[in-house]
Amino acid sequence: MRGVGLTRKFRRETELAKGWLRDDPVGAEQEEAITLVESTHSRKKELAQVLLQKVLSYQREQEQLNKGKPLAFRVGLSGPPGAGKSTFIECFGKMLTERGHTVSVLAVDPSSSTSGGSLLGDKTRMTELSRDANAYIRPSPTRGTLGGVTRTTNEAILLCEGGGYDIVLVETVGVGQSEFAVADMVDMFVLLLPPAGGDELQGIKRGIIEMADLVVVTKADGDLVVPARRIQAEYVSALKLLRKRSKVWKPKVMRISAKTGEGISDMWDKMTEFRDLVLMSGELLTKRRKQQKVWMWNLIQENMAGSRCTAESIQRQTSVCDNSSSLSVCLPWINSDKVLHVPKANCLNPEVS
Ligand SMILES: Nc1nc2c(ncn2[C@@H]2O[C@H](COP(=O)(O)OP(=O)(O)OP(=O)(O)O)[C@@H](O)[C@H]2O)c(=O)[nH]1
Repeated sequence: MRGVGLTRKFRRETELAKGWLRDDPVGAEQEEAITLVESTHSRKKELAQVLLQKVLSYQREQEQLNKGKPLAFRVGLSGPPGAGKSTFIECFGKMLTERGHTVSVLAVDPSSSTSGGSLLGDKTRMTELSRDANAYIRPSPTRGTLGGVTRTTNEAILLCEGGGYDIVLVETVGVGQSEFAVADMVDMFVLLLPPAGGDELQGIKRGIIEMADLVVVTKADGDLVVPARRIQAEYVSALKLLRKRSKVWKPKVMRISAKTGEGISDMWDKMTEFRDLVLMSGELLTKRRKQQKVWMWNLIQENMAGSRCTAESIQRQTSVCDNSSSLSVCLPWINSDKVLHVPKANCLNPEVS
């Protein structure tokens, strides 16, 4: 009986995957699939792997047809509370859908791991965009460790990409560690800063400025134009001192206003310029490969919850055997019977270098 139930369930996931991989994204299916990958239930995790493998192989097929161009542009958006992130996403998202793009918005909320609360709130913050048929807004997750949240974010990004959204925005509050994790999952990382002085920006970690491909000073309208110009000049100088991370791109500092719409279109032009340059130079592909590797090791680490091993020590101690569709990773120091099956589709290098 259990076997029949499982087959039926797998069939259901296959159907979900089929419905998923259509040209028009459908919010309800998006929601269902992401909820599945966020589940901590062991059987559901197994089902989620079936769905993810299908989406991954579809994504690879499409990328090959597209001569290596990724299906979606993944953008991380971070900034301190009150920087104007949701107002910006609403305005930016609407501009993109009007131009024929399909947009999904995912939120990574650092508060959810400790308090169960939510800094980012949910889609009620972006009322117009959430009603737009070409946009999908995923409310922020409400539980889980940072590792858990970030792992499922990686998978949610993939599901949005495979689901037909060509722009995936990942929003995070820039006061914790989550923005570093997000910067490691996206093609471009954008830091939104309010036109405020040092005190308000204290929560922003210095390191995060180094991760930014674009720094955007928000609310540059009315009385705030002058402070916005000053902050822009300060960050232009600060960025000059930073080590160059790309051979083809120098981080830029821009001013925008989501209230008046000023600068938003120019910002998108800069973002597409960045995407084209990193794509043509091969930097985007290299970055995505590295990110996939990090994802794989995170998966392994997460499956060893409770143990204090690092990715390096796993690499040293695990014995990995290569099956046709997955790698069986034995974790002998936890339990001699425990074998973790990592789908090959999730591995950059099936031999695990
Ligand atoms: N003048 C002006 N105010 C803005 C602009 N964008 C946002 N605001 C205001 O700034 C405040 C914070 O905006 P939000 O969009 O909620 O900021 P957030 O970064 O999403 O905030 P959290 O949800 O707390 O992380 C609100 O009162 C907005 O009305 C803008 O372009 N110009």
